[in-house]
Amino acid sequence: MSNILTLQEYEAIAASLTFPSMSFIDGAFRPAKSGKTFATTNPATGQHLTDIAACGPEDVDFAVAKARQAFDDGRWSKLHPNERKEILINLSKLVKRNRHELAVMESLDSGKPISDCENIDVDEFIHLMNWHAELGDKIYDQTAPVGPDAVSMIVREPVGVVGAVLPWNFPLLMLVWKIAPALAAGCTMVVKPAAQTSLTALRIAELAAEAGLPKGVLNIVTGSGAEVGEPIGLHQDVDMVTFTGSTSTGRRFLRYSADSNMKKVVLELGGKNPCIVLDDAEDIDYVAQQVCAAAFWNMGENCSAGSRLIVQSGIKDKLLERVKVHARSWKVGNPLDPQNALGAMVDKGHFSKVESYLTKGKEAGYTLVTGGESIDGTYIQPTIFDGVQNSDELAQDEIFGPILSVITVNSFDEALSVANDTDYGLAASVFTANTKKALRAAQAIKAGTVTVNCFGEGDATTPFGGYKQSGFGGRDNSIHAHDQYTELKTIWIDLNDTTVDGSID
Ligand SMILES: NC(=O)C1=CN([C@@H]2O[C@H](COP(=O)(O)OP(=O)(O)OC[C@H]3O[C@@H](n4cnc5c(N)ncnc54)[C@H](OP(=O)(O)O)[C@@H]3O)[C@@H](O)[C@H]2O)C=CC1
Ligand SMILES: CCCCCC/C=C/C(=O)O
Repeated sequence: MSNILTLQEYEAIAASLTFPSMSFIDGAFRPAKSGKTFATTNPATGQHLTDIAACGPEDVDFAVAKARQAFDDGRWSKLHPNERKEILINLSKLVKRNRHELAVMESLDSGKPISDCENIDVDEFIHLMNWHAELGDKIYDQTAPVGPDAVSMIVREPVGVVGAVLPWNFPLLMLVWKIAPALAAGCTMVVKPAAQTSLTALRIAELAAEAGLPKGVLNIVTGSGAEVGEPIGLHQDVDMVTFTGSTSTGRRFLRYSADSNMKKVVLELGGKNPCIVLDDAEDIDYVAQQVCAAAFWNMGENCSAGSRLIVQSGIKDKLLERVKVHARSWKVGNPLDPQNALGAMVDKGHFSKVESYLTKGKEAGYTLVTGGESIDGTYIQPTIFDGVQNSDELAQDEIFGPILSVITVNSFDEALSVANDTDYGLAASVFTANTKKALRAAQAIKAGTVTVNCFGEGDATTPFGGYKQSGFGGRDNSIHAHDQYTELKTIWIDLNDTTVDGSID
């Protein structure tokens, strides 16, 4: 059954929404201690949505103290895993019940197209919250093979207070990627959403309280990276930070850890992902459709966007013809209109950054296959530049917009070498009818995910994260995400009844 409503129905929901505007700490909405606020606007219309608490280090201290108390007194960490599961499943049900409201709030706040908000962001939230909730009471500890005279248990314990600093491109999705496994493992959390897109995280915290999550377990502190993100990273009482965002900010979190308490750090960072199409690829129309999905979905505001098309010379012209047709079918405009596949860039600053690459591509003299224009200072057309050099900034920079660079190669080996010629290593796709080549490519490409004859993001069951400068310290999703929110402890029990003088009792 489709969850998609009509534009008119979405407009009616938008008109009726009340936006959360305060941080959520210790089970209650609270203003910033300084009383400061910042405005949040709809990037598609410029409409002012609400003023949100502009928290600072003192609010972070308060939230961490409450999260610490909630962790140490065991109200969550020592709850029976089955009870944690029930509460998290309740949250998932409440999200389902409020799905349209959350989808509209997400779209208004971020500029994302409503059909993606419904079918991807909200649906995945529901699914992932359930998946990790269900996992929490099904993980067994281990014993080590230490021989007959001892028993050694290897147990997993929740890490403690987890700080999560989130990006703006998938506000709900990145929230659930972090909170579902961390909460299922028994951790408590202090979460900073991106300033541009804080609304749905606040609403989720409210729903979590309604679902029965104890006070202090999930705290959302709103504000800027400098005023909230940095204090979380430097906090002496935060045991771990999980971050998704740019590589340059990720680097800072490693420094924060080194300069404070050596907290565990997990980073999910940028990408400049190759989509390799070899001469023998079959079903060109399908390949073209996948190439466009990789490059343009979520307006290209996606760390795993396939933004480099590395195509072998023999198939290039035929493929580009079809890619052009598919690219032109991606409708751009009002994010609340379910017909549109691309919405607004997240804010004016980001719009200008992406737009500058349209200018750079044209000035470099690359062939503009399609697109190339911005619309109303808000939207960017799906754009393809052909003839791009892999060394060019168009092919090296994470543009985070719907711009695809086409790089032509003459052989399989050259394709692999160009694919790996980047500082990043998040994702890659390879299209070929030759299974051996596909597997050789999957082995050779230094990336956390390689998809074969399709573009994809994996799912709840598969780890997501990067090689090289795309990631550090762990993986989101799958059972491995759960592992990273736990510490391993060895408990060794000597079975010998040995006395102090060495005799056996
Ligand atoms: N891998 C990914 O999924 C993402 C990659 N990016 C890439 O990064 C580029 C820039 O986007 P931007 O939003 O600036 O990304 P950032 O990496 O700077 O932002 C991500 C999060 O980190 C916070 N943050 C920013 N500065 C600091 C700091 N000094 N200390 C602690 N936390 C901080 C941000 O806060 P706030 O912004 O609220 O001040 C936000 O919550 C994009 O164009 C894109 O290329 C961006 C987002 C996601
Ligand atoms: C349906 C799954 C969508 C996954 C999107 C992953 C993007 C992550 C990021 O940009 O950080």
